[in-house]
Amino acid sequence: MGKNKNAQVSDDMAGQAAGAIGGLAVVFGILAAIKDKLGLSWPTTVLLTAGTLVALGYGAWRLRAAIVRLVAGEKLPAAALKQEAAASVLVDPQTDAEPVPAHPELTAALTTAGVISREQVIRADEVTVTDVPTGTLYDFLVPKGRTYEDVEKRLGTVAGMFGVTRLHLTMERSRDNERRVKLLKLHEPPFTHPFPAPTRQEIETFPGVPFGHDVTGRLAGVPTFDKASLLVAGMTQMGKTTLVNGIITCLLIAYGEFEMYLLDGKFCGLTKFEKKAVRYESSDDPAVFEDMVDELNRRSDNRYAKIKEAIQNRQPAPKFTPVIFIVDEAADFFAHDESKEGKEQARRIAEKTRSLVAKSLESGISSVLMTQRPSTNAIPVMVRDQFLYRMCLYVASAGTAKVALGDTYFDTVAPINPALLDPDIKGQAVLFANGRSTLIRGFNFEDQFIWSIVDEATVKQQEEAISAPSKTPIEHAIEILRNDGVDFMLTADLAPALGITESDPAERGKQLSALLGINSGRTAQGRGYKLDDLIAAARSSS
Ligand SMILES: Nc1ncnc2c1ncn2[C@@H]1O[C@H](COP(=O)(O)OP(=O)(O)OP(=O)(O)O)[C@@H](O)[C@H]1O
Repeated sequence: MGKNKNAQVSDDMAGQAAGAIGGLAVVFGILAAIKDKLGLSWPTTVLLTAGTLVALGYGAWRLRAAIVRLVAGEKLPAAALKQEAAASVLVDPQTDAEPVPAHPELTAALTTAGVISREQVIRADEVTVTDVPTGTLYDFLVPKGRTYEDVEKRLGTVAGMFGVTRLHLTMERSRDNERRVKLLKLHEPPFTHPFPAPTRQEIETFPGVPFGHDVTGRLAGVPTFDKASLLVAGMTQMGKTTLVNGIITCLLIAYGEFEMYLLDGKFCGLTKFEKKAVRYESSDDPAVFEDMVDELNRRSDNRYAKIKEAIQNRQPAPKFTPVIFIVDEAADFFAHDESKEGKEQARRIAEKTRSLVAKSLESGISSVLMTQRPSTNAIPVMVRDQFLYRMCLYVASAGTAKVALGDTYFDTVAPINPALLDPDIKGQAVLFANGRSTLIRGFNFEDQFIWSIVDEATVKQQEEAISAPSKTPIEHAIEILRNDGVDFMLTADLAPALGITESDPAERGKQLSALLGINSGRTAQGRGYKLDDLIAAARSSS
């Protein structure tokens, strides 16, 4: 029996050896044939053949997997996809072995838009779809590993997947979950129906300064106007002046005490607010603009000096009354006539304006510049780049929008192209603030409403002036000249009115200039003080 078994083993081995030799001979023969046919060396032939066989094997495996998925995929899409991508960290582990019903519309839209990968789904049980008066609201969670920002970054593409434009979509993030997205798809193009102007109470309760309505009719604006500056650009007749009139009205209601400097480059765009302005000019002369900028820069320097002094003396930072400088049609002031002097003036004005806007952060002097010519260099880039808030109404091209909103605007999160706005719906604007874009429509208040707000603010200002603590000598001097209705007063007349009893003219002059903090000037009438100089000195010391 043992002998028979041994003989059997030795027979098997001989058979296998013969098979192996036969196999080797066949492989060798095939390789030789390939070598002959292709005229390659032996090592290349061996490597090429091995590589081809491996690739064929892989292809067959992929084909088989695809067929299996096709057959099973209809029934268990999420589970099957999950298995396939078991190694991927992006797969939603909540799904486990349970099949997850996907929300078909959102999953398809977000997958094709590249927001989520093909292995991921928007779970139907994590989606709420509600019809609201303006559109359809989708409230959903993106899969784990994704956030709100993944959707926001591709909002334009997502809009395309919904069959609407970027202007039809707005989105909000949630405070409770980074994965939650609230997406509103408007039924109609934005602002197809006007929203009524807000009431005084609505403006008062808005947290910040409202600039207009958003596409859902809610108030939208900026959290504060403190330490901020605003550039508003848009083609002519698109609603800039109306929008800024609305903003000033809201500032008067919501912002508390502030001083307003107005320069009406279009002559009557800001006239309604003249009564409340500390200084109002209606002119397109660059010299007037430069003079106002000079005055404000002096005030700004003075405020900086006071801040520095407080730090040196280890005292709390001084509080300044906010100042807002508003210019309608600013581009004209930066233009020049190509002459040497004209170019020099334009360069000087640009630099002074840049400095004013840049310093607003600490000085509390904010600037609002409007332009209907948002072409390259209408507002010098060095000035434009200083603006924290930017708004652009309808413009003819994306290139022009960049002039107003910044060269890199279209690389920001979810930009809105102002060239796509409907130019027939006036007052629409893209507000770009704190890195985010919002489509708004400015308020179009009734004149009656604006007048009542201006009157109220002026009365309040006068009451505060009466109840204010005692005036400084310079304020007292201004009041004396104003009460007399004169633009100039001799030192000999002003000194006694301010309580200086000295009779020697030289000594009296010295005492008065020490009291006021400025020197008198010589005129044809004699030495004395101009009302304008006193006002300028009073402003630059506050
Ligand atoms: N929000 C709005 N709702 C309704 N009508 C508006 C709105 N904003 C502006 N308009 C209307 O559009 C027209 C142009 O407005 P506005 O004068 O403010 O534009 P503008 O851009 O300042 O023009 P321009 O630069 O030519 O002076 C006006 O008839 C105004 O009543």
